[in-house]
Amino acid sequence: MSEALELVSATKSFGGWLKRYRHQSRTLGCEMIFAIYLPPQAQDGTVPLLWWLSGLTCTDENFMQKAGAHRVAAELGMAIVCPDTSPRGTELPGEDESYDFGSGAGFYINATREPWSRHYHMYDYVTRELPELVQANFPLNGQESISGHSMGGHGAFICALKNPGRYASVSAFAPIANPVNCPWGEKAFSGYLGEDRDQWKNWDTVELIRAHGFDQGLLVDQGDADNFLKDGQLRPEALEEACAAAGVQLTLRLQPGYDHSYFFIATFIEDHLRYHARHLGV
Ligand SMILES: N[C@@H](CCC(=O)N[C@@H](CSC=O)C(=O)NCC(=O)O)C(=O)O
Repeated sequence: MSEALELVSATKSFGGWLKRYRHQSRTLGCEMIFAIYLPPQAQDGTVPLLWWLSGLTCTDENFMQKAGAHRVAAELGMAIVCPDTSPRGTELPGEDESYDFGSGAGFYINATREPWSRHYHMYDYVTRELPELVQANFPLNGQESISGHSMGGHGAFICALKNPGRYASVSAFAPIANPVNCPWGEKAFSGYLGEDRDQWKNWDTVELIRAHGFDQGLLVDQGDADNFLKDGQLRPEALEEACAAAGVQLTLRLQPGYDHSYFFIATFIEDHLRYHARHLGV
């Protein structure tokens, strides 16, 4: 085990282990905690990895505690890593003032605007630093897929779209599909990137699909009783239009009666895990 990782906790779950680690991130310039679920199969060999990117207000803990993913991950022999959702404790003014900007709201992008550009490089953290760290320290076979919820669904999509072929598969629950055209995205992108909306397009799923297409499929579950859908934060219709125009294979399942919560995620997570397992060859 690398000296750079400090074990915070270890909890046995479905024959595997949920472990939380603290480390000093060179990318973010602060201390970070991430969680990893290691299935029983990781005790005897290497296993593939699913990245889970969580939504606004979350830490590494929400998914691991609420999604009920461990039973199926243990059966499939799949590790899951949950990063935190932003740098922490940077002491930037306003960092903790709102739930949808700053702490807990890194949006998985690289900020270019001061002062956020000093720490808020979550895209580099989740696509470079953390993958190198976990690959070096855990029995992983190098195969990865990615998924996430809401802000994390947006994160999963931009990571996959900006790195074609890297992830065996990508899926999302209620993703913020078109942040350049919704209140959450407009607030975050103007704060982190400044007022040049052309720069925002580099971090927007719909715009990336329009500009570059995508050769892999996208799986999305969306509850039709989701308040944030009604508020225009998620815009699956824009994703549908962009995919249709670019010939991208989108499976968008509108799930009647489900809201935006982890009860929705827990209901459909098994389906997503099995989808990723098929693409990861397990
Ligand atoms: N607290 C906010 C709503 C925050 C919220 O609903 N966060 C979601 C993700 S939303 C998009 O990224 C979440 O996953 N929350 C954590 C959980 O465990 O449910 C408000 O006041 O409306």
